[in-house]
Amino acid sequence: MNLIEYADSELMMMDLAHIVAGEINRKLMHSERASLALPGGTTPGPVMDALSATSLDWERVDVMLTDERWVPEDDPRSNARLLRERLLVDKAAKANFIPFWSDAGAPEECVPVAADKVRAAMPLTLVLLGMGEDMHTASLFPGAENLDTALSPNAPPLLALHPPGVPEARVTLTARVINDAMNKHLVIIGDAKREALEKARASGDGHVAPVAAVMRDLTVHWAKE
Ligand SMILES: O=C1O[C@H](COP(=O)(O)O)[C@@H](O)[C@H](O)[C@H]1O
Repeated sequence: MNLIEYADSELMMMDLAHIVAGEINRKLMHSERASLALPGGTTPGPVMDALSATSLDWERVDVMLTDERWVPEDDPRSNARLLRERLLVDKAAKANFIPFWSDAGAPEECVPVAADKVRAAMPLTLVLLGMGEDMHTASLFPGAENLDTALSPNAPPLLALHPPGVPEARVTLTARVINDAMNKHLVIIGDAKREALEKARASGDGHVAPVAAVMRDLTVHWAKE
């Protein structure tokens, strides 16, 4: 794990967008397509804003979330809603979005269709992760019933989970997909998340601290506020 500390989060988001665009662009120089996974939640909006205004050959970029909350896309908690409103506008509107959510049924029924699309985009060019203070990353939550499967090297690319204490079911990229990515980044803000990250690093056990399962070759971007 490599930690980069920033003077403030505004600067961090601009820098991070620049790094993401550079890594995607490098891939497009020698490949037909590149793939990018971004987190949901409250942290990544500004990096999405900066990326959406960046000149890239977006038509050749497959974009997905690291995880989805199983709520309709017009729900304020929907990660797809965030991505559509903050990334898939302006220049990045031309990107090919691979949604995980569908109204076709329960997450377990819908996951195989999206999983095939994720598989076709693997290895992902870049995964940008977020993290909760409980040390979950993507939707790999401590205490989730099938966390073992999600952390297994033979896991399918996408898995449905029902984490305890979380208001909705989740669909998440599994640790295998995250760890197979060509570039792996994590973005966090604040002392509480920094402490959680250090706790996870000290534990090293992905079952207790899921973010520990994806720390190999991970670049962490942190700002105090
Ligand atoms: O529920 C989620 O939480 C994490 C962290 O979110 P944040 O609001 O603390 O930034 C996020 O990375 C994940 O994509 C999301 O579904």
